[in-house]
Amino acid sequence: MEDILEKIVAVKRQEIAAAQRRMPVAAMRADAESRVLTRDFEAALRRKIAAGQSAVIAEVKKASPSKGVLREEFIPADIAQSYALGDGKTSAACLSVLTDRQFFQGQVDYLKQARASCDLPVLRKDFMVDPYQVYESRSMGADCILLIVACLDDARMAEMEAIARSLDMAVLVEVHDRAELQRALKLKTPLIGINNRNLRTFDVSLDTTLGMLGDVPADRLVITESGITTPEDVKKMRDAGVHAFLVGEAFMRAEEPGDALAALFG
Ligand SMILES: O=P(O)(O)OC[C@@H](O)[C@@H](O)c1c[nH]c2ccccc12
Repeated sequence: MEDILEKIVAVKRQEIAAAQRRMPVAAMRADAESRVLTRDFEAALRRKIAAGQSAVIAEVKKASPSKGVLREEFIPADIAQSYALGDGKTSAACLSVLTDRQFFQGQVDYLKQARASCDLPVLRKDFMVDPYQVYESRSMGADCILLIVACLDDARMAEMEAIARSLDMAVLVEVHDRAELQRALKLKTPLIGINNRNLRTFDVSLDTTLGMLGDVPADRLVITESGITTPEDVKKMRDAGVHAFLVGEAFMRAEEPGDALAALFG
């Protein structure tokens, strides 16, 4: 069977090589280091939870390899504003924006447009395999990066986390099974994303999060990712003690994404 994750990583390595020819790592690093003020991603999540609400990372995603195009009229600035406003009572804590072109039809400009249109902290959602991408993330304005354990070895992961922290960015580390969780716990970041979707088969099961919860130390903040579509899903997670959520498809398919967010979490 062809492994999509391996294919994605191979494409990333080509993209990074091409990007470095346009802008060498020293220049990208200097640009990243010249940026000031990130928005505090972790604090935004914790504020919602402290107020007794769900902390929602609302995703800006045009398409996915498993589902194809999710949303025809795709205007990142409008989507971000809709998430930030919600229904006036229930709104997103943070945004997640796909920047991968080939598999998710994302763009760096989408992140810039979404971030400029609201005051929410923004996660750059992409497949990170090289420190170059960490500098690039800061340079484009990201407040948080995603590190997918399945794409990285321990040394690389620690190196990339250290760079992100030195640039004042938060790190969301993503796992799908217990072995990956043990590796993620070697990092400093408290933000542990448990992806209910298997990135190799696209199978989704909320039991992925529920089954691993007991292995996460209390000082870490679990974010359940993918496949959250109904208020029952949300209740199931909250009853188990999970208060942070990363949701994309259910919002992207709605005419007004912020209304869909309020309906799911209000
Ligand atoms: O659209 P969903 O099922 O609500 O899932 C959102 C998010 O969890 C998903 O897009 C995601 C989680 N981890 C990823 C890694 C890469 C690309 C995408 C993802």
